[in-house]
Amino acid sequence: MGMSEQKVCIETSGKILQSPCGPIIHGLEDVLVKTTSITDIDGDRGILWIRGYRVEELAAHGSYEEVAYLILRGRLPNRRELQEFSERLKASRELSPAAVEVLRSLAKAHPMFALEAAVAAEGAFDEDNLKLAEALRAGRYKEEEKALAVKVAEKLVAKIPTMIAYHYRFSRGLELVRPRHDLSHAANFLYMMFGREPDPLAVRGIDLYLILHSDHEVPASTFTALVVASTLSDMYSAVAAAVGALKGPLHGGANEAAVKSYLQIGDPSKAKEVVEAATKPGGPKLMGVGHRVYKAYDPRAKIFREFSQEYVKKFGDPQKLYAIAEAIEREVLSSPYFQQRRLYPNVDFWSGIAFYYMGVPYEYFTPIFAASRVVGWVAHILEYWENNRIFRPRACYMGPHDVPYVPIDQRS
Ligand SMILES: CC(=O)SCCNC(=O)CCNC(=O)[C@H](O)C(C)(C)COP(=O)(O)OP(=O)(O)OC[C@H]1O[C@@H](n2cnc3c(N)ncnc32)[C@H](O)[C@@H]1OP(=O)(O)O
Ligand SMILES: O=C([O-])CC(=O)C(=O)O
Repeated sequence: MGMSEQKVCIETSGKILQSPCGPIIHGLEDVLVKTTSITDIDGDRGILWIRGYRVEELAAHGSYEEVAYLILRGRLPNRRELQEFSERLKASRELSPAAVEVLRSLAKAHPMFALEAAVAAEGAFDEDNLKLAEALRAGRYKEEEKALAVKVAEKLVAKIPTMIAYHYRFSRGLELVRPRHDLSHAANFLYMMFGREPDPLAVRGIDLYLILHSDHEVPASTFTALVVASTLSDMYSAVAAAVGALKGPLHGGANEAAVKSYLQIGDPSKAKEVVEAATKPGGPKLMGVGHRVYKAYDPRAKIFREFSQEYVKKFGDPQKLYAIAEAIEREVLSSPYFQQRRLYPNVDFWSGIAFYYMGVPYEYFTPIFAASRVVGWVAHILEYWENNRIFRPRACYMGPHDVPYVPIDQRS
């Protein structure tokens, strides 16, 4: 790559930055990095298909276990397959002592830090993970290794809810609650977290949340997982890195940020002022609004909106979270600023409201997102390993060359 030594200011033209070395696709917008048969998005029409099924269909009729099986295996399970898959998940819920210690030592940290570290710790002691990584490094990825990869993937799906629940218990100085084998993925998660028989509406809420977040093509976190997996590191390390990427407020962290902002706003009458502030140059972005791919209403946000509405109709809206979100949405949808940029509420806008009222602290919203998205991360890794090539883009160097080294005592 020929690079000029002269410093040239980069000019922005939309998503392309002009550099002396050529155009830079800023933020890799619309850059294709792989083929996939997992998820497709029509961003203009606001449609999401998972393995060809509309997300609305899966949300209305499926369970997380069914959708996870679908994502991993490419088709919906029959009754026996679902039963066996659920049994395998149940059998893998427990954690290694190392991961439990990590969660205990990070009890006072934000749960996303704890989750990232616990996933890495668990991976260091999972013999199947290590065996798979060794096979990949030896250039073996045949039927046997692919079956092992699915096994490791399933273990990650099974263990992340336990990590989150254990962190919650440690953070509050509570005894750990062991997984219960008679409960579904969603119900067991709530049981381990709160230590009591979960309420059916809360189970339905978590299950819905897990289904709706399960995969979304290649957002920042999935791309991060792929970058790590492409080096033939190991599956747990790829997932730990993806957790780190999901944590950011421009990505999965927006669900926590959105509910925090509603609490701070405090009253729907302030919505106009808040939305106007977000339209000013350098103003704070509205959390839960805008999307790289959707230039229409996010279909998942619509489902969460309905769920939150039903919830507050039944149980009330004591902190006016639903009313505030509704007022912000109204302002956003009628604002020329948001209309011109085609910015709509995304999945994170409505997803936290019912959870917050159910007693799930907002710092656990993004970890629960990870508990769902893990299946998408690992399924994309499995797809990519079918034709692996290390990710290694270039940067356009804009600094000087051949700078003479000045000994430290001679520097000003
Ligand atoms: C699960 C998920 O990850 S969904 C996304 C969750 N993230 C959020 O909700 C955070 C708020 N939203 C955002 O920051 C962005 O919309 C993103 C990160 C989701 C997408 O970012 P990009 O595709 O890079 O869009 P970009 O930031 O270039 O925005 C385009 C324009 O809309 C504006 N814009 C985008 N989102 C917002 C927002 N939430 N509030 C105010 N303005 C916004 C930008 O300032 C920019 O304006 P300009 O053209 O005048 O410079
Ligand atoms: O697709 C994206 O850019 C963000 C994401 O993960 C989602 O919307 O679920």
